[in-house]
Amino acid sequence: METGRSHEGKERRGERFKDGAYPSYYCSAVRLLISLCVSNRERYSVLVMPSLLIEETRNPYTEHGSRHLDSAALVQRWKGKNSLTDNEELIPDSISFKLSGDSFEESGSTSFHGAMSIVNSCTSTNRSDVIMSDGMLSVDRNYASTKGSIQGDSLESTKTSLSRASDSSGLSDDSNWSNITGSANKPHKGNDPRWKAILAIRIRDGILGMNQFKLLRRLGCGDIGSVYLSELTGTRCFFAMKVMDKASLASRNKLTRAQTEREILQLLDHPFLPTLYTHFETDRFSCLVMEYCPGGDLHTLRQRQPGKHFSEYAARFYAAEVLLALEYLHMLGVVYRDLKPENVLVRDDGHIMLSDFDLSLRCAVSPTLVRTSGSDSDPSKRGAAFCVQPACIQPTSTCIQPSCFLPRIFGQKSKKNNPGKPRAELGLHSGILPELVAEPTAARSMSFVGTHEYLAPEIIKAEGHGSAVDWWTFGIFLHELLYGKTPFKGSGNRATLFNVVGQQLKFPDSPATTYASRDLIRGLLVKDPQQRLGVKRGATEIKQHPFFEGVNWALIRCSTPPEVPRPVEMESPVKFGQVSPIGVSSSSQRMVGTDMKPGGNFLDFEFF
Ligand SMILES: Nc1ncnc2c1ncn2[C@@H]1O[C@H](COP(=O)(O)OP(=O)(O)OP(=O)(O)O)[C@@H](O)[C@H]1O
Repeated sequence: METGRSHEGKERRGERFKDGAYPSYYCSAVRLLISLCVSNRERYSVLVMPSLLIEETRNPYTEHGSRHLDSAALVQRWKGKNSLTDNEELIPDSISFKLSGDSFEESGSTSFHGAMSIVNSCTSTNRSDVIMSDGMLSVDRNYASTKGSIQGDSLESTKTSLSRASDSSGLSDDSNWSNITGSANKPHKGNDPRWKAILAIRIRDGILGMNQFKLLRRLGCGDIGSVYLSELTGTRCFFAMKVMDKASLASRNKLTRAQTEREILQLLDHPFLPTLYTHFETDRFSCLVMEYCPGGDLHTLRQRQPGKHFSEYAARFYAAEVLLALEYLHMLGVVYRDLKPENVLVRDDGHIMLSDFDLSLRCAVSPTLVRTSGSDSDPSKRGAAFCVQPACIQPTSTCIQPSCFLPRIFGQKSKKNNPGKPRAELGLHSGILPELVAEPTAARSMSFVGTHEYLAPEIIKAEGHGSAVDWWTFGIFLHELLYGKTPFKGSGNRATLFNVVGQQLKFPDSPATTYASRDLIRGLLVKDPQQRLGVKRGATEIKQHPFFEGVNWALIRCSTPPEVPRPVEMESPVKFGQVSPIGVSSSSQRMVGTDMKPGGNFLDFEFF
């Protein structure tokens, strides 16, 4: 179906190897990677020993050692007694659990009675072989005299507990942070009926848990959990609930990923990013209640297009919305790292929602004012950057609000930080708009994270990477939307990685595309991250490319999308087999039938 240019890629790779054109460090990194990955043709996640790629690691769960822990011990550890030593290894043990009498019942669920079984298996999703290793993060701060490597700024790898432990009832609703994540922290959600419904139930029942939700259908499953379409009982408000088995996460060293995802979701308040309505825990599960997207994902939608690729008009629309989402994430200090059409979901109104943050990197941001001026025609001067507010760097789970940046450019702090600089020098005199870069362009992570066809060369080469990886993946993404395939796909994962690093970008002869689109992709798919479009001035640089000419960035959320999904009829409870396939991703479709048994009160949860 999607052959890519595998044959060509394979030949080139052979030649290069023979000529010894690849540096040895690259070969060993790639060999290491290949040895770990090549046997996995299905969905998987690989934890590469960080110490093999870099000198140091801070995540005890990624370290190999000698001790095996059973699941009970893992849960115990997870509940706050998890001070693993460097030599402990968590090995998956029993992968099948009977749930009768577990937390679902304890929490008084009336939606499902009887035994529920969890089977630790997952139908492989299409081309979603995700790789990850935790590693050291260093942030190259571009201000004052603190240039250098900072271990510990990353929230990616230091924490080992997923979230608060359950209370004695086996249920823990994050009611404290629910205040924080209420509409006060998500000002754009104030009128959202789902917020109101959640709030009303919380006021009525005091605590939100599994018993207030009806799970209707499994939408799909990922590496760290399964996502269910669910209804807040009696409200006709529908949500996507990600259910994660805590013991399984612990045994597979994925607590940190789950925690990262939850922390990032808590930060978000953007039209093209998911809203986290609430989070609660049972003894066994950690549950994230998010906005439900009934339109499926862009990968599935692309397959339905004539020629299995989008028109340039549609590609521009989707790319523009994704770009805004990435820009927002970067301003929060989040490098997304896993952009691919499968992770771009379509809302009921046809606008997009970027999902899946478990591979994302959180890092410090160093807002930078870039002097731009219509009168400043000297390109070398145009790139001149001033640090405005380094104090915004907060390597904590607190939201780094973009609002803390802008006023300070004009306020006292900026004067303080630039004592001798008159306003004119900062580009603040009339007629010249100051341009702010608040994206983590200098953050560096050594993690090996992503999906083969989308991996940036600097990740493969283990050179350390930052937000520029998102611009690389953005280029691959745009290429896939326009041509129906990614540019460096080889005959297998190994060939793909070699192509990414060594193969020159070549556009397919068809479909015909505009010069602007090819020029943008070329600018994004520059192998040297320092030369890549977006690396200096972030998303602004990309927005200004001619491909996006005419896009009304501020109002794109009000524009008409290329396609609006047909409304999904949702009866409550949904009877198995009666739900319209619209809005169900390919992976979900494969799994329909395994989740809900026609008798009603017996549900299989399938995890991972
Ligand atoms: N908010 C949502 N609305 C509708 N479907 C969703 C939503 N969130 C996730 N899904 C679907 O559920 C499935 C699993 O999603 P999830 O984010 O857990 O994992 P993933 O993206 O497949 O992989 P991983 O977490 O391993 O990177 C996906 O197929 C996705 O399309």
